[in-house]
Amino acid sequence: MGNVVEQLAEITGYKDRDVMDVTMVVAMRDMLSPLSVSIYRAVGAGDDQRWMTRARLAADDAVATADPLSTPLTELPPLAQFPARMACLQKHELRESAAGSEFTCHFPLLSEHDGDGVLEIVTRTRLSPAEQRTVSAIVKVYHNFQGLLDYSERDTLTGLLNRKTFDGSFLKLLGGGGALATAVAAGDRRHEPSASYWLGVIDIDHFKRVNDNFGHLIGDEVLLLLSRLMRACFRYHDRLYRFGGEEFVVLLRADNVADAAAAFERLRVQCRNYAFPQVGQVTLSIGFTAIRMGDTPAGAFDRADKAVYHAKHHGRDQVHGFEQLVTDGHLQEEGDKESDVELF
Ligand SMILES: Nc1nc2c(ncn2[C@@H]2O[C@H](COP(=O)(O)OP(=O)(O)OP(=O)(O)O)[C@@H](O)[C@H]2O)c(=O)[nH]1
Repeated sequence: MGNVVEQLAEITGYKDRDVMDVTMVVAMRDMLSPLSVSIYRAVGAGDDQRWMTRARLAADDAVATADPLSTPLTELPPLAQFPARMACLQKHELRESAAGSEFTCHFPLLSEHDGDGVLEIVTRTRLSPAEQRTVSAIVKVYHNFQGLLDYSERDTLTGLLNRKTFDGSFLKLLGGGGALATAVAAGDRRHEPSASYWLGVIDIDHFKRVNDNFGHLIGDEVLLLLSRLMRACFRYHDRLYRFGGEEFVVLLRADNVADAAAAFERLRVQCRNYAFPQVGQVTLSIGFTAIRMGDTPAGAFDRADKAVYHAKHHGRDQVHGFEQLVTDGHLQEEGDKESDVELF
């Protein structure tokens, strides 16, 4: 085995989860020289959970591979297709299996927010008890470090990502935004109807009244329950943020404006139909915009926020897309006007 302390330093040297997973498989390969080492996570909800490959390295691979975050759920293998991984996930314990001349060890990777997963190590000779103990200890450090990352990146009340992490995710998304580049190459730089990523701003209507009438604790419960509705409503590859107060943000992947609008509309309807304990009905004003090539986080947020503002001034409990409001003449593009005054 290589130097365990060095491997630990390597794994905990990054604050990016994607990089951490890759570093973990590289460290395991350097330590154990296995046939392959992989990290898989269970994504999706309820009965339709699937395996997403977060990082995989075979003996001859120069670099680790992973499923792109945007992979449609239906293209990923169902959990039941890999019973040994599933048993490890369900029992939360190390599982060993053998097939022909190969031995496989599955170590559970538990995560409160990112979906539980497994570390799979396939070797030609069985891992010794000492090797298993070392890997388990490294997994523990990895887990503790992920907990620290959660603490700094997540909102304590709802567990959603906090505002601090938004800019980084946004810029990362633009960096890998092949679909955005295609949209720009195709022509219209500003409206990009075929953009694949959308930013939605979600604001609870009359939330002050909830606090005033029922107290802050009940107000907090509404925020928590709304975050659960959001988790159930959006897909595993969408990123959900609480920006503070009663304002939430979603970075959504959708193929077209109709799909994006439908996703936000689904949340609006589910929220208005949900019976919040004591409070009863709560409604949302939602604005969204296509993320464009060369966008800044503040620029995209500002457009979606203007659509929220429009919803607030036209009866609340509604969803508006910024681009449609521009087309309909209710708002103007930033470059088209002298001031920020809304046209209504
Ligand atoms: N319970 C609770 N309340 C919060 C929190 N953060 C902000 N608030 C409250 O959220 C309320 C937001 O009120 P406003 O910005 O006036 O908006 P609103 O009452 O929702 O009205 P509209 O947005 O115009 O529909 C304020 O009363 C804040 O005190 C929090 O973490 N918990």
